[in-house]
Amino acid sequence: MELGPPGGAGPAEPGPRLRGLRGDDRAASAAWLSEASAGRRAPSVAAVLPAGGSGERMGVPTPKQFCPVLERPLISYTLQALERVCWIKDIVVAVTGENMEVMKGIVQRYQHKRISLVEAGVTRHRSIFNGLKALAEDQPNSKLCRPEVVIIHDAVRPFVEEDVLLKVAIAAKEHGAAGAIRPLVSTVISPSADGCLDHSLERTSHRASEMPQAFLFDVIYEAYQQCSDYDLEFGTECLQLALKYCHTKAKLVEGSPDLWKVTYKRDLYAAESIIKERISQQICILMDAKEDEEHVGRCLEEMLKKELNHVKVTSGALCHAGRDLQQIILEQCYNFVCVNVMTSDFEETRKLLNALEESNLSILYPVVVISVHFLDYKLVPFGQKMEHLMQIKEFAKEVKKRNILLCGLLIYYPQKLWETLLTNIRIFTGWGHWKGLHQLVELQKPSPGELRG
Ligand SMILES: Nc1ccn([C@@H]2O[C@H](COP(=O)(O)OP(=O)(O)OP(=O)(O)O)[C@@H](O)[C@H]2O)c(=O)n1
Ligand SMILES: O=P(O)(O)OC[C@@H](O)[C@@H](O)[C@@H](O)CO
Repeated sequence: MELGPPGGAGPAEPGPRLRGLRGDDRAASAAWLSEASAGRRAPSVAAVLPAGGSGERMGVPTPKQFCPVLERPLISYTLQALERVCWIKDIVVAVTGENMEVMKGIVQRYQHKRISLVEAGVTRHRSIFNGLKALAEDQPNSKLCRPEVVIIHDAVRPFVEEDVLLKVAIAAKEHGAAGAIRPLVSTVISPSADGCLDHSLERTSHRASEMPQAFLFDVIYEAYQQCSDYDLEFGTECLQLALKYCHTKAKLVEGSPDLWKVTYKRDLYAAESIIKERISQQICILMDAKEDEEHVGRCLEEMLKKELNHVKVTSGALCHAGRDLQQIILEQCYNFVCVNVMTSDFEETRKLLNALEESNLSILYPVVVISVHFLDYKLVPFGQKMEHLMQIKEFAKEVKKRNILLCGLLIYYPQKLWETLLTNIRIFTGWGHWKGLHQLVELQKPSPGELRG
């Protein structure tokens, strides 16, 4: 069942985005993507997310993939992580029939794209197999394209970045199979029949198998078609299926510490802390339509990118940027810089605040808005503009009731705008500043009763 635009719909943003990649990963991604732009067909890639489990070890009635983190279902963060990767054309999610409506609601609420839902199986392997069948085009009325490479990733591993997805996809294209691994945290032992230690494994010569994993589609689909019922029932390792049934030795790729799987309740608390940490690193820069020819926002974006993980710039009057803004709000960005060049008028900021209030975003987590006004002091009399800007104080008191912290920043510049930006960039990007701001807001946050009163 396709829910978002089917494969090939491409990413929400124009053109390939290499965000989140560094150094040689960026080069590899560029090479991978440039195959497409050079007229050669870049390998088509799809993803299968098994999300049909019951989460018994979590110990709560709700299956863990649907448990809220900052009042947003855990699976939505994983989908968001995969959607950031423009070269993954289709995302197939396997959910149980009883959770199909819940899943459809999440896709709609958070406007997830490129999503197709299939029925999960009674085991993880069977869920994955159902996802592969949907991609194999042997399903009636399927709009999904059979990919060359398929990524398999647990729906309860939300912290997956483009670099590791790219690494396993490229390795799978070359080797037929690839998987992320991590060093073992605890030593693995083998117990004897009488419940005593038989022997312990040499920890340094073993690794933990994590996700994502990637395969040439034909390899893993063939493996699942050959798979015994025993393996489908009790197996937990897709790489082993490729080896056992297709004699394909997976390439192992060192993954980051964030690839862990949410399994126990403590993992949800850890996930919430990590998401809060990441939120405090996300900034959206909004510029007014009359953007200065030096593209203030682009300058800011380039500088902010050196300091923070996710920076988005939306130009154009907010009324045109509204669609983008809604998407940004859905991605749960909580920090906004509204850039106004040569005006003390904060109408643009007011439009942003109205959009934020309508989105109810601020109920989840404090939102920080900085209304920045660049004024050339030779052209603008200080007194009159300062008086105008002081009105923002009253405005700030008003929006604080909605858990939005509004700050005004007036930058009088005597020289070229670029030098001014360089001088003031620390104001925006002082990581401690943003974090401090959120911690400040956290401290001042009214009690939930007050907030929702
Ligand atoms: N029949 C199943 C079982 C598991 N999964 C998915 O496989 C991933 C990893 O499995 P696991 O962590 O074991 O999830 P659960 O089986 O839900 O957890 P538990 O074993 O605690 O019940 C999860 O995204 C889970 O939803 C699935 O798609 N279909
Ligand atoms: O074993 P579980 O069902 O908890 O989770 C599946 C994991 O085993 C699997 O995601 C990785 O080990 C990689 O195969």
